[in-house]
Amino acid sequence: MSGPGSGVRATLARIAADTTGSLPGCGATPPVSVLDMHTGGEPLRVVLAGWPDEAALGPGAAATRRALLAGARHDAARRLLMNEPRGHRDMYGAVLAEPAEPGAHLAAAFMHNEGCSTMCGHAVLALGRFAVDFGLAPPPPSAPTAEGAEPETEVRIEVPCGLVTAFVRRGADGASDPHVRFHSVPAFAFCLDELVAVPGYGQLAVDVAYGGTFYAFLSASSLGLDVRSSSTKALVEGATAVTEAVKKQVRLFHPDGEELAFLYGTILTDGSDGFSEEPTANVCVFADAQVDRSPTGSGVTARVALQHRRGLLSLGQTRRFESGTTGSVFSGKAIAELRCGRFPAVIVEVGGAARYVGTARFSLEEGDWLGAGFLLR
Ligand SMILES: O=C(O)[C@H]1NCC[C@@H]1O
Repeated sequence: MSGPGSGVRATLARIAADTTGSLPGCGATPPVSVLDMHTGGEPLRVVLAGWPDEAALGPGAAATRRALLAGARHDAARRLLMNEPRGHRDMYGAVLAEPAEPGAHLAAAFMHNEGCSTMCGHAVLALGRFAVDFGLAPPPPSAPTAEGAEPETEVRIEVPCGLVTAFVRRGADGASDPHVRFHSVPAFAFCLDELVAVPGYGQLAVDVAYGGTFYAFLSASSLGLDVRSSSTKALVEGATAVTEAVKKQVRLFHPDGEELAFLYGTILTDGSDGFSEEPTANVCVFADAQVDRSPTGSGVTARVALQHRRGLLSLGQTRRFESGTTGSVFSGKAIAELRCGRFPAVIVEVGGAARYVGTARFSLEEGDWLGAGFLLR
C-alpha cells in the first residue's frame, strides 16, 4: 500500500503543481513558456518566456521580424515551437516585443512553418483579447454602460507591416469578449485579371491584392476545384502551383518598402465576389504549403479591397467570409478610402472570435535531434 503523498495520482499531482522544475535530461536548455489560442480554428502560440535571445529582438515589430529572420538561434526556437513534436506543419506563433511606434501597446512578429510574415489578422484578433486580459492595454476611462459592460478597449499593436488597432469588449465580470474587431493598414488591389501560366492548370486570370501582405486570388473552379468540398491536398497542390507561377511572373511592389513586396500565398475562393448576405468561402495556402483554418484576417482585408475596387462592395457594407476548411466566419468591411502611394486603397475592419486553448512549458532534452523540430511532407 502506498502512504499519503505517494502513489501514481499523488506523483502526477506533484509534477502538475511544479511549474519551475525542469524535466529529466532537459536541464541544459531553459524551458519556453507559451500560451495557446485559436481564432476561427487557426492556432496562435504566444511566447511568454524563455525565448533564447530576447535582447536581440526589438524594439518594434519590423526589427523583431528582421532579427527572427536573420538569427540562427531565433530560427532554432521557431522550429522548436512550430514544428513537430510540439507543433505541426500548420502551426502559427507570435513573438511579442516592446513597441517602437509612439502610442502602441505592444509589438508582435509572426512565425509559421517557413519563417516570419508581415501581417496576421487571426493573430491580431487573439492578441487584442490577450492584451486586455493580461493588462497590456488599459481599459477605457469612461464609465460602464447600464448593463455593466465597459466601452471597447483599444489595443494598438505594432506588426511588421505597420500599426493596427484591435477593439475588445469586456463583460460585467471583467472577462474579455471573444469577438474582437481590428482596423488594418491600407489595403489595395495590386493587379486585376493578370494572366499567369500555371503549369498543370493552363493560363489563368489571377488578382493580386495587399492586406498587410500580398496574396494571389482566383476562384477554385478555375483549377477544377471547390473550396468547400475538394480535398485539402488538392487545394494545397493547386494553390501552391499558382503561388509559384505568380512569384515568377508578377513583380510585386509596395510603396512603403521592399520588405513588404513578396507573395505570401494564394487564396482560392468560391467565386462569389458580388455582394450577398450569404458568406463567401475561401481557403488560404501560405508560407510552405501551410493551410489556414480561419478565413484569414489579412486575406479578408485584401479580398474586401478587391471587391471594393471592382465596385462590388461599398464603403461600410459588411460582407461575411467563411473558411472552406472549418466553416469559421470573419466579417469584413471597408471603412475609409485613401491612397497607398499610387494605389487607391481602403482601411478594412475585420471581425472574428478568438479563444484560449491552454498554456505549456516546452523543453528540449540534450541529444534529441528530432525534438529540435521536424516536419512531414
Ligand atoms: O489571419 C491571417 O491573416 C493569417 N492566418 C494565417 C495566415 C495569415 O498570416
